Amino acid sequence: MLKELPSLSTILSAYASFSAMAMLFRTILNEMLPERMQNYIASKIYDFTAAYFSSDFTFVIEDRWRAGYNQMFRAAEMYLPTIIGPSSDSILVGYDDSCDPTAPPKRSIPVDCRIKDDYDGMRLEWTLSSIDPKKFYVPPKRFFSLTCKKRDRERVEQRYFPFINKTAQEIINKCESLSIYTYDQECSLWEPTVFKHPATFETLAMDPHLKEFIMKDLDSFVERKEFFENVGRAWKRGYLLYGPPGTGKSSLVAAIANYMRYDVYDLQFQSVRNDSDLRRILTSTTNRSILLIEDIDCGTKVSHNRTKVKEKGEEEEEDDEDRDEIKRPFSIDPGVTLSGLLNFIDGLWSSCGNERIIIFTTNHKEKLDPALLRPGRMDVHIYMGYCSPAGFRKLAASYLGIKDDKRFGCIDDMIKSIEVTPAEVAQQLMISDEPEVALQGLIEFLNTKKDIEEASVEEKENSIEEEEVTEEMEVERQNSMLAESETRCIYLT
Ligand SMILES: Nc1ncnc2c1ncn2[C@@H]1O[C@H](COP(=O)(O)OP(=O)(O)OP(=O)(O)O)[C@@H](O)[C@H]1O
Repeated sequence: MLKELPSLSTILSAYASFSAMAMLFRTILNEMLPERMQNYIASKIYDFTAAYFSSDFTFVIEDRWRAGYNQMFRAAEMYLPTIIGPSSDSILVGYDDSCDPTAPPKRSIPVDCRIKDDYDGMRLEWTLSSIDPKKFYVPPKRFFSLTCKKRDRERVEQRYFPFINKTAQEIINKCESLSIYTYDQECSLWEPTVFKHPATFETLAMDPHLKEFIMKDLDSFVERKEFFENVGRAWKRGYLLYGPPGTGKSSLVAAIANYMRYDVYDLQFQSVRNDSDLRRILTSTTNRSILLIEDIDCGTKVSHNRTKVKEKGEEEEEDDEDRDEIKRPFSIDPGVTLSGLLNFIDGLWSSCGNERIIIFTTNHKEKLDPALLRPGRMDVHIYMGYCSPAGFRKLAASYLGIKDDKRFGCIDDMIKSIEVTPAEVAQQLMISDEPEVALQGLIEFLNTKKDIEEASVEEKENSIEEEEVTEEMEVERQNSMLAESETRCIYLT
């Protein structure tokens, strides 16, 4: 039996010739194949053997899912900092404006750090990776890799992922600070900042019925998820706030954000290159948020003017400032079109995302394209008007802490007859902490405003009268010329 086994010298010589062959093969490969090709082959061999022999399974969760933001990625971003333990080798920490600097810093996940988690007897390992794109305007691609045992794969999908989503939602609900995002065109990213606006429905000076209507509308929007599904509509609500400057449109947006506890995405149209850019920007906002586009009339005006430039070329009569504004972006990009925007409001793209509020504000509703005002486009149109006596009382209560004063009657009468904005009233009430001084200052301000208004009305009437007189004189002059020519004609014949 032992005789049948090869001798030690035979084994050693076989090993030596195999090693020599392998070295020869490797040298030939090194000589003949470029380094990149060698690496590729090596990685393929490694992947094949690792997949075959490994008992691990990896889930990859990218930051984007199809055209939108990946909610699973966001949930992991919220959940993982809560489980970073002693086994992790690094952690990101920092403070934002809302933090008490004496409290421990907030945590986040560093790139390439391994985070271990145990759930229901499963051993799980997370890693965040980031890939820099070659194009400077494309943001880095980030993704989580979650490794588990192959046998646990189904349990991870069925139980662990829903658990993470639920925990992330609880964290968001508990989170005290809201964020306001502005779009950074250079990095193609929404930049968050802590949103701490003091405006609430309580502090807003506006018609109490309108206030109640808006609050009820918001409540019913949140509760009607199933209704939206049943009627086949996207779970969205659109508000158009219009009215003169300083009547509280921005304050109402802040009050809505505070009431709903939604983050705000504040989009400047000027920072959007074109419709596909707009689509990407809008789909990368998260659910339970407010998309705010202020002064929507300015955005659409730019796009109309661009069309004009296209059609007419550089017209002489356009003033220099306008021409500069129009030529610059047009030469780079076609800009946002109205149809691009409408497509997102109620077109096919409107179904991207859930529980979203879209708010447009404008000082000039009449300048808006009728397509934007058509029924079904913006669900609720809210007029923010000049200050009313009830509004003044609300401001007096907030700014001076008083509910009544002997000057209130006089101020009410003046406010009824003068167009004064809540911003103007608030500014006067801030002049002093002493109610008498502040109210007296307001009365003087209203008197001055009344005088100016009366003077401008008088001036207008005078100019209308003057215009009428000039028109009459012109008609008379033409009549007399006609009569003269007729006389001449008669004379000639
Ligand atoms: N209705 C209001 N209730 C309480 N405060 C108000 C109201 N309107 C205006 N203010 C005060 O005036 C300031 C300016 O108001 P706000 O910016 O909300 O007006 P706006 O209508 O959005 O103006 P614009 O059209 O110029 O953006 C606010 O900071 C707030 O203090």
